[in-house]
Amino acid sequence: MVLVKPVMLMMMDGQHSRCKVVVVGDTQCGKTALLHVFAKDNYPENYVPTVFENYTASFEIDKHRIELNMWDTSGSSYYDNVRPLAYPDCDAVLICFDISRPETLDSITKKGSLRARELGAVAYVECSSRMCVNSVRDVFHITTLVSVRREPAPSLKRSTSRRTLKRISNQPLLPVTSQATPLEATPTLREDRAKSCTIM
Ligand SMILES: Nc1nc2c(ncn2[C@@H]2O[C@H](COP(=O)(O)OP(=O)(O)OP(=O)(O)O)[C@@H](O)[C@H]2O)c(=O)[nH]1
Repeated sequence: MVLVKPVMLMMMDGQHSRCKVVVVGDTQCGKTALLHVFAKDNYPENYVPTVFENYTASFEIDKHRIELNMWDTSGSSYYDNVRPLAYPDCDAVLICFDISRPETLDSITKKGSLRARELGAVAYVECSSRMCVNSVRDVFHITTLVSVRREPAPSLKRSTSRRTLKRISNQPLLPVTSQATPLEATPTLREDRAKSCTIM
């Protein structure tokens, strides 16, 4: 699962924008799988611990070409001191946890009762890297949009990623609206949900 916290506007260069997204969260909560599915169209069945890894992807929103630079970090406490090296110049931070393991949220918030709003996040989204590639695409599309627009994500239920993205993309670049659950409607943890969902 992921929480998103936009830090600054993306660099806009005419019709071309760049966005740096840092993905953090407890070890084995699904960060690498999320990035693999989005950037490589491939779900990694085997777990390989991450130290640092970079991914890039390019897509279009509102006729703007977006270059997304995604930084995968290690969730291991062993790397607590080096993880912050990824933060400078980032536009958004995705804070991930595994919805089937509430302790992975606890380790983010330090207190399990904290939710996205308390963390200063702007949106909440659930996804499954294993089961639904469209939900993964939504995560990064919404991340990009909230980074650009700097407003809380709206409440839209996703039917298909493309349709939702079109609805999102048809809206003016500022302010942000997106398919993510608004924070006031952020659900409590549901252990029966699929593993590796995403909060933004
Ligand atoms: N069922 C299910 N398993 C998942 C999903 N995403 C990841 N996993 C599994 O969870 C395990 C850990 O996934 P990773 O993506 O490597 O976890 P990580 O957060 O990058 O882990 P670190 O590198 O230790 O920080 C792997 O065995 C994945 O196959 C998912 O959406 N559903």
